[in-house]
Amino acid sequence: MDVVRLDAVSKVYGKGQGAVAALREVSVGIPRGSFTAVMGPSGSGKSTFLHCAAGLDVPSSGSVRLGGTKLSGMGEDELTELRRKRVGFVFQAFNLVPALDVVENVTLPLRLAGARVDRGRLEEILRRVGLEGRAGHRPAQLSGGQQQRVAIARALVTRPEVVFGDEPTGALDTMTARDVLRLLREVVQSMGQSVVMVTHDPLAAAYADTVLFLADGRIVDAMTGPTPEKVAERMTRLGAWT
Ligand SMILES: Nc1ncnc2c1ncn2[C@@H]1O[C@H](COP(=O)(O)OP(=O)(O)OP(=O)(O)O)[C@@H](O)[C@H]1O
Repeated sequence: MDVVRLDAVSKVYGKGQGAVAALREVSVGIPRGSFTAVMGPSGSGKSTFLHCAAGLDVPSSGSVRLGGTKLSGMGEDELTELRRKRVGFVFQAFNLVPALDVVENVTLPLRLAGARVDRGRLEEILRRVGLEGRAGHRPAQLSGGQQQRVAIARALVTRPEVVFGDEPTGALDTMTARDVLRLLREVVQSMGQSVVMVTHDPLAAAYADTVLFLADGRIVDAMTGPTPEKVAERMTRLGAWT
């Protein structure tokens, strides 16, 4: 079963002469419980793909389904509700609230949704992301890697159908990035979580089950069992680093 399904999704920014086709008839299914990386040269449509798949942006044509629910035709309120309850997000810049401690940051999506905070679940998530002893810390008292772990815990707390990552390791050094990628891999393996991550980094993409390659708004390849070398080689052929 696909957790996310795009059918003939196109996205055009602007009008007339200045119009840019960021996605061109993209059709793809993301299997539930899988870790998917999205790669491609700069400007190939990765962010647009992620935003359309996550209900952050509305395609110009085509349809997006999230766990069987069709997003097209939903109003802004419905989309906000869907994003809040059924989707988790992890960004490059962590996006934590500086004045809130770890527990308050992690439980914020639940409180925004008016849902109860399950203490057992919260402790389980903090343990999984390795933040047991940090519950009362503010973001400024944490390292970059720890802050991203808070963001991952926050993304998981609502038990979303899918977690979307936009360059989640982009601001981290190599070692810290590796720990965060291992954590994402583990939440896929042990919690059955579905994760879709945009990245520029072949090392990061190699943690995924499948890598989708975008070029000029189209999915031009899908690689299962990626290695950093195979991903880098494919990116070179797409002219990503010329
Ligand atoms: N809001 C916008 N208005 C106009 N054009 C846009 C807008 N957002 C994106 N584009 C254009 O759409 C195309 C795809 O952009 P997108 O950001 O999805 O690519 P990307 O692969 O994520 O790029 P990068 O790796 O550089 O972040 C680009 O040509 C970009 O200039």
